[in-house]
Amino acid sequence: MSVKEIVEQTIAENKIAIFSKSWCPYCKRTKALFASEFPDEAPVILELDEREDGDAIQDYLEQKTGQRSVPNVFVNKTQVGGNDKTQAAFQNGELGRLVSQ
Ligand SMILES: N[C@@H](CCC(=O)N[C@@H](CS)C(=O)NCC(=O)O)C(=O)O
Repeated sequence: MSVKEIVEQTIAENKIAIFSKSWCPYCKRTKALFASEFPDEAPVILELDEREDGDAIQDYLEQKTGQRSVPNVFVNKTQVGGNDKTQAAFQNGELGRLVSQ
């Protein structure tokens, strides 16, 4: 499967997809938010630093979304963004609305 197919399939087949790096503090905050606020909606998490194709996935995400940094969060096929945008979307209710779609 190509990197493009891996990313697109991950987004298409999972309600919550988080492209992450295991050591990244922003990613940890995003993962903690979903765990505490949406405990029944286990996200699929791809830890890019733990995969041989992680750099290529990051390249494709940049091409697709204009965002190279992690985390890169998708909910119901909509890109939410990084940790700052995800936390803000939770605060203003948009994240909950997306999760409930
Ligand atoms: N403001 C961003 C900060 C994200 C960020 O700086 N992530 C770092 C890792 S902690 C990153 O992606 N660095 C580039 C890289 O790892 O390739 C957010 O809220 O998500």
